Amino acid sequence: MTKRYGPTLALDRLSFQAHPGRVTGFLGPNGAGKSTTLRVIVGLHGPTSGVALVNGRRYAEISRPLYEVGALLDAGAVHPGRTAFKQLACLARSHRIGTSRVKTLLEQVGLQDVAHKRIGGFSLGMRQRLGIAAALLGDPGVVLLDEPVNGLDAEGIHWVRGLMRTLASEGRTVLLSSHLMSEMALTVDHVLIIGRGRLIAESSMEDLAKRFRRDILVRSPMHVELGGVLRAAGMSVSSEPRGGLVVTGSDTATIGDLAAERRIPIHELTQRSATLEDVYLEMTDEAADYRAGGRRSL
Ligand SMILES: Nc1ncnc2c1ncn2[C@@H]1O[C@H](COP(=O)(O)OP(=O)(O)OP(=O)(O)O)[C@@H](O)[C@H]1O
Repeated sequence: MTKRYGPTLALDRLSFQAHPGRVTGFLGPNGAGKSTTLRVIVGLHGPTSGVALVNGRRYAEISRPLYEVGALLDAGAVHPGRTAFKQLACLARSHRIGTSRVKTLLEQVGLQDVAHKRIGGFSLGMRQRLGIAAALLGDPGVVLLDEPVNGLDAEGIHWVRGLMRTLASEGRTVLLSSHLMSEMALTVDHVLIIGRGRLIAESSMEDLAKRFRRDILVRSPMHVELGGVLRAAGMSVSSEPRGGLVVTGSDTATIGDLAAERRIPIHELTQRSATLEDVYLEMTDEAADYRAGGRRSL
């Protein structure tokens, strides 16, 4: 898809797929085009060129969309004078969904006690929960969530993560956007990294973690002997200020086995990786366009 807003190129030939049964994370700095993509998918904005399909169809062609795709796009965009129950009930009625489903969902998102309070008095976190309930009203197979942990407290973040994992394990397609690397590392199976409307990288979280393995930290009361053994085995070994050894050119199993053979006790053996922040900066640095404009803050 390509999307222009006047002179702004918000999406630049962006192309990707999100698959059922996994949580796909859409990661990029502010202004990268995440919200625009989700808005184009649900037909709120038309693409300048290209197409977004949900289960092979454009959103506008889906007759009862709530049953097929649920979206949390802007938790603030709700009628402040309505109660949470009324808000969901109106939406439910438009799709002939009964009020018992509304009650169930209010419980599921933890809003049962404030169900009959006006949304105007809700915190951002409560609005996010209400938005998630609205997205799930029709029990859709595809769930799109724009920055779902915004405004949530630690308990709320934990709850959203669990919910997304459950939705994916039920075979649903979950696509969430975030500008927080830490969020991605803990939540998603597959990550799409975007910058300036372009797809910069796409990877499983597992591969990303492997690609950015850095070194191994080993601690042993016999670190001098162990250092000698590891060097003799062709590894590159340096000393850490607090008495540990930093090893590259091998893996934890080989180091553990060598130490066991020599009866050298090991107190710690840790595979260390670059943080997702480092990965992100490295990848965006690799994209020439990004470098030309300098880094954006995350
Ligand atoms: N309705 C609009 N009119 C004009 N420009 C827009 C509009 N919506 C988005 N843009 C511009 O398109 C680009 C992509 O914005 P978008 O909101 O999709 O990014 P984002 O990755 O979701 O960022 P954020 O995390 O800040 O929401 C930005 O340059 C933004 O200013």
